[in-house]
Amino acid sequence: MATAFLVRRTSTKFLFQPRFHSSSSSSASPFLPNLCSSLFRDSNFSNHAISVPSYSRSFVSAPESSLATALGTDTRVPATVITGFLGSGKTTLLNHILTSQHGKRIAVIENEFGEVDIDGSLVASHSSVAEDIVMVNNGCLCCTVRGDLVKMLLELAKNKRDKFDHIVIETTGLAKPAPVIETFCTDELVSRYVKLDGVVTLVDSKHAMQHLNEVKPRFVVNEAVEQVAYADRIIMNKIDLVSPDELEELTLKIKRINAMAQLKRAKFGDVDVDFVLGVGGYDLDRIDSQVEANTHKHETKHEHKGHDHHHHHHDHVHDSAVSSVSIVSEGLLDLDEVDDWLERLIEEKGEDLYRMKGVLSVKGYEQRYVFQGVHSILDGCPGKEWGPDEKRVNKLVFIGKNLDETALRKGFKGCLM
Ligand SMILES: Nc1nc2c(ncn2[C@@H]2O[C@H](COP(=O)(O)OP(=O)(O)OP(=O)(O)O)[C@@H](O)[C@H]2O)c(=O)[nH]1
Repeated sequence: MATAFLVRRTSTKFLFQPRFHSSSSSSASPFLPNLCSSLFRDSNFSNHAISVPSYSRSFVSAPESSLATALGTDTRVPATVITGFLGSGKTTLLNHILTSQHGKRIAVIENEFGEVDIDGSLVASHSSVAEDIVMVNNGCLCCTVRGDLVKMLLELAKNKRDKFDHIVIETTGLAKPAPVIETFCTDELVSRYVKLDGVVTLVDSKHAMQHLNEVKPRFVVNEAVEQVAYADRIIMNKIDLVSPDELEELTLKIKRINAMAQLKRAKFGDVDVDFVLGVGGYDLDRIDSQVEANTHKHETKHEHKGHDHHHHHHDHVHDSAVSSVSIVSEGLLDLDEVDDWLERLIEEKGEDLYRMKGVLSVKGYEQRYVFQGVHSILDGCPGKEWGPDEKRVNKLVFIGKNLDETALRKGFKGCLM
């Protein structure tokens, strides 16, 4: 039976909380049995499933749901968030999804500013397969109408669940993805019925560079950068409007911000629907392969070096402050040290850590450990076993603002045996 752990900010100690106890692990680490006993104290479950301590915050893959996912019994409806700057092609992509042959029935939540839901009528007129198109007008999902989003998600998932297989949420071009993602992480009811499948960001290849480079006043978010940073999938759309050189430059720029997301180039949102739906961006059992694929992209590692923006700009924040750091290193990690390191990291930098994913080689464990996080909430569990001749390589990717690559590498090194 697998051992799983949960990292939370609210506890001061024992960030890695095992949810299941592995017999192979108990002798290897004195740390885990201690945790298990504290976690099992209010358990109603059998000996291989435990309840969540009352002080734990829920997460996208809520603890019970992680187990369900692992066992293939997760019946929550998957939801995909489509973001992208104004005019980047979100509605075009949505229409492509709704009119493609993929066999999935889709419910759509549209978010449009203003009285007239132009996008809504565009979608409706193009599609005969959308089971439900719900409009959220006069506000933005990430701010004023977030409560409406919760209501709609619950209405769809609880009362109309048998009518569709997937929910797609199209945000306004100016929406910040973080609060929408947070809705799935922190709303207990939502995370019980709906699981975030992924954030798909449309990029207007013609205008994105200008938006990404825009310098904002201090404390004002550059939405275009945030939308790229939080993405699990990025579609560089409108490639018919740019030269190959421009495209290459933009690709590098995007990868510098987000080294985790898979990227595809497209015209009129014409991508394989599998690239958008069913990506499992928050599924721990798929993180192994995601981190594997993305830490190979070493060109993204050092690219924010040389910028001086985080040294002396006091009244505005440059987008290059958002970047990715990838760590790839062989070796065995001490779980206690990792626990302390990540606890410190999220205490000090949680606000600035947008996304993180990792595959760890922990001393005493036959399985690799996988974790993923959004800001200060982390979730982790064991992944596949290491092969007998397999090199145990740790792979971690962090995306965030003002990341200190040197400090991250040093912190990681400190956890190696
Ligand atoms: N040339 C070109 N035009 C495109 C492409 N994709 C979309 N468009 C056009 O760009 C315009 C904006 O596309 P939408 O899909 O409405 O973009 P959106 O992101 O939903 O726009 P907002 O809701 O206003 O943020 C439309 O006129 C599309 O037909 C593309 O790949 N190439």
